[in-house]
Amino acid sequence: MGTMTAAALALDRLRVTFDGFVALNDVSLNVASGESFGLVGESGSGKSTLLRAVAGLAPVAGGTIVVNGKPLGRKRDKAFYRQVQMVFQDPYGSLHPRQTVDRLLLEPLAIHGFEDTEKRILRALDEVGLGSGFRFRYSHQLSGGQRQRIAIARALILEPSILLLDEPTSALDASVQAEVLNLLEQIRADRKLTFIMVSHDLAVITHMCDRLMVMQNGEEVERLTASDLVARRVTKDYTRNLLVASEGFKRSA
Ligand SMILES: Nc1ncnc2c1ncn2[C@@H]1O[C@H](COP(=O)(O)OP(=O)(O)OP(=O)(O)O)[C@@H](O)[C@H]1O
Repeated sequence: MGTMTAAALALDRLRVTFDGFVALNDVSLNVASGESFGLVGESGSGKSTLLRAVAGLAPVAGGTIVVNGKPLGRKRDKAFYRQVQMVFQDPYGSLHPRQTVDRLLLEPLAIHGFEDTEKRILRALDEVGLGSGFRFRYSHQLSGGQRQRIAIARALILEPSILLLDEPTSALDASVQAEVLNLLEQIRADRKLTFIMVSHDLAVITHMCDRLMVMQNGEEVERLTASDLVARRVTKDYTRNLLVASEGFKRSA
């Protein structure tokens, strides 16, 4: 089949346990290359754990992870991070405050032995809409939105094909959130990236994703398309409650 149908990410009965507590209970999932896939569910349902397990940041107790056709072992090697990068919710925690933007962007390039670092750093800044004026700022001198743009630039600088996005805009003000989501959407289209995105905000997921999985207690509750969710074509009360909760929140906000 063509590249459109090739799976970028395939999880088969993926299981994560923390001291016997089952955080992810045999979850299977195929995300096609170029697709944008969402994970939703109440707090503690295992969304972050799924992303973290793929990234090698959570202990896999069973099942398999296949990235671009290649099964992953226990440890993630350098080649893995050329293909898969993660963006975290909190750009304050994920970027060292006393490093310049230049240093933050240089680090992954240096680790992977790139030589044209100057060109790549300038291109990355341009791609996230910041420009070269930001290059020698410290990350503590940036706004939340600028900081998240740098986190995105850092994730993109190795030209991965898959981005794991864990609540990438939840820490931002609504207007800044929209800008960063639009930026991500633009970059995905330009680079034909695959996204797997966690958000507690169903509007963000329906805006950004083609399909989604609803999760509870580390398990899949149901699988929907974004249009199913918009049209409320859901089969489980749990999902209906998530919809009501997100609307109730919006109305009172
Ligand atoms: N390092 C850890 N040690 C022990 N338990 C953990 C660890 N990480 C996650 N858990 C547990 O695993 C479960 C799933 O957590 P996870 O962070 O994946 O949920 P989530 O759906 O992303 O929630 P939220 O929306 O609140 O981020 C929770 O019960 C959590 O307490």
